[in-house]
Amino acid sequence: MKVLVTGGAGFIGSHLVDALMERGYEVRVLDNLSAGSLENIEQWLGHANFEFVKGDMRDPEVVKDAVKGVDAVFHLAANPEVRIGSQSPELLYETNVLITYNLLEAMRRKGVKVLAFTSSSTVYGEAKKLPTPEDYGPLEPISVYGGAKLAAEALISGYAHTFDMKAIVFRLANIIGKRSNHGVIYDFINKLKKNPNRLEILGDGTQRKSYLHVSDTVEAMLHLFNEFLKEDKTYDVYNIGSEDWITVKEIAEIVSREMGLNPEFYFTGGVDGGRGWKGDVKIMLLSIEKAKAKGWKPKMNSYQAVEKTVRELLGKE
Ligand SMILES: O=c1ccn([C@@H]2O[C@H](COP(=O)(O)OP(=O)(O)O[C@H]3O[C@H](CO)[C@H](O)[C@H](O)[C@H]3O)[C@@H](O)[C@H]2O)c(=O)[nH]1
Repeated sequence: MKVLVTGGAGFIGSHLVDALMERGYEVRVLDNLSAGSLENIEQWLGHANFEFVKGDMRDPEVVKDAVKGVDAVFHLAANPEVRIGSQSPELLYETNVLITYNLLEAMRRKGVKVLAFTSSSTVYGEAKKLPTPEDYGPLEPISVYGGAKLAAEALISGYAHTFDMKAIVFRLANIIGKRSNHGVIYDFINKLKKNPNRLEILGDGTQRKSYLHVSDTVEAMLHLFNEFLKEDKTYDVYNIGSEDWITVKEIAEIVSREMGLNPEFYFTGGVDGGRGWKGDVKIMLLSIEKAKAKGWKPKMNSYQAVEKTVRELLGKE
């Protein structure tokens, strides 16, 4: 099977590429290298089953060329920063909604019928039901990022039903691991490298979310994708996360310990009752019963995933 991975040079994308290549797929990556890097896919450059295209999906022509000849698309290209929503809503619209529209149009015109999309837990906003199942509603995202992901999901569903495609959507928890170059663990490590005595924590530190290691994430995506291909379904949605959660303060403690430091924690207090920023969801835990019923379950819990990620980012493993 030949697949296109958009955002394949990025954090989650490059791990997915590794898994696809190891399983013998033919892989084309389309990436503008804005957040991703060639280093992440270095080991595959020059491989007979691998092709890299540098291009920006905001240009419809780039996308049309990239989908030519593929059987399926894994669409991971996106700006992943929830926090930029209040300053740059346009950027989040373009890099989550517009590029998804460009992709769907290109797939329709070139007759590509299968799509897998990485959406986000942020589509649920501040869910009143925890763990939150896929059929929870009404969906009320509280960030532009979450709104843009939900808009992309809706477009995908509409296109899938109208143009006889098959589309699977993954709503991801907070994904962490080697090659991640943003997010709370990355931020804490960099802050402590600059000042080992004091760690600034955005918000009140009680933000409590579910974290999943990228290795578990990629396993889930491929397993659920292959199950979905066997089914007579046009569109389906799966949560992918771990079954527990961890607070930002606990993450700060793990990072400090792994770095051999004992810094003073300084809480900024944040906005709107202790959030790190406008649109920061304070409590997130996804129900993964649906994915488990299909035969996948995470190997690591949130604590183990955070610990492993800290070690990986520090170069210890
Ligand atoms: O320096 C920092 C950075 C973050 N935080 C806190 O840590 C938590 C996690 O923040 P991240 O930036 O790691 O992640 P987000 O939860 O905002 O977003 C992540 O998870 C989402 C899904 O839950 C999206 O998919 C998104 O792309 C992905 O980056 C937040 O509550 C934030 O307030 C801090 O206290 N200090």
